[in-house]
Amino acid sequence: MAAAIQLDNVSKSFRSKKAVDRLSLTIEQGSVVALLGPNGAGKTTTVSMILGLQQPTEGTVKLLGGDPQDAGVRNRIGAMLQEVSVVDSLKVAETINLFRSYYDHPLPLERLLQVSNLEAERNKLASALSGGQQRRLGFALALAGDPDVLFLDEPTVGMDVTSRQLFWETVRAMAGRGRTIVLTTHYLEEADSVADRIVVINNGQLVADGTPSEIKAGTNGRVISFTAGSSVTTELLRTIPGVGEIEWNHNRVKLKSADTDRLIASLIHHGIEMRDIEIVSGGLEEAFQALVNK
Ligand SMILES: Nc1ncnc2c1ncn2[C@@H]1O[C@H](COP(=O)(O)OP(=O)(O)OP(=O)(O)O)[C@@H](O)[C@H]1O
Repeated sequence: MAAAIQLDNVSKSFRSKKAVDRLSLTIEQGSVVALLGPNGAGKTTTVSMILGLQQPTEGTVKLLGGDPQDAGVRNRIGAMLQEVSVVDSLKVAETINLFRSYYDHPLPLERLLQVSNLEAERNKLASALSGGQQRRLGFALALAGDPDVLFLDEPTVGMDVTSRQLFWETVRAMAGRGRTIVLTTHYLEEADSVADRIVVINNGQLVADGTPSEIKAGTNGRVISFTAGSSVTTELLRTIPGVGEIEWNHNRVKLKSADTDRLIASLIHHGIEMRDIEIVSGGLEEAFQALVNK
């Protein structure tokens, strides 16, 4: 099975600015991949090259095994970009039908209205929708051709909680049916809960690539915390292999470690008095900050 997306040593320069710098990336079919990075990292430029809207200065991009500009490939792609431009005189259902007409095997209108939660707005002018409703219309339009690969650029900006939930459920269900989804977002908790894989770019370069748990574990490790017995002191803890930074909060101790399983075994082995032990992973937010501020 061909990869859904393949970038080989791709660079894109704008005069002296290198927006994307020797990026290589393979995205398998059926996965949900979040592309993260701070403002100006090169996310939009990367997605534009994958979509064939911009040409790389160097390197090659393959989409569904072919050229992104090939008509056969384009017919199997959907994109929800940040701006939705609508025809002023068309109603919501008419706008969706217009997009459906561009594709060989469009999804039914009723299904698109349902997944975008726009059934009640079907007869409204598209230009009269609220910001969040326009994003949802953008989603319906991106799905119109029942795409194999779907690009979502900051998709949930302006959506309310209910719309977000329905939105991510639909996205996950699509991945379950073998569709590939690439999204950019600044809401890290969304990337954490919905993505199978997170790719972090900074200054146009790939700085991390893995599952959300791998990304979190790779940068901040995990934290063991426990209520210490009266015999436990900082000096005693320092004698135990694997103990690094020690943080006290009254009689509760926090220890950071890349290998909490080994550390806990070591603490027990040394007879450290512990109660109410907790092991927690650092958040994606901290991992992200650590990666892009290196
Ligand atoms: N058409 C262009 N001409 C000149 N420079 C550009 C152009 N497009 C992008 N850049 C520059 O390339 C870099 C990467 O931009 P890009 O829009 O890809 O970042 P991004 O990760 O999508 O950022 P954001 O999170 O703010 O959307 C930035 O420094 C930007 O100023």
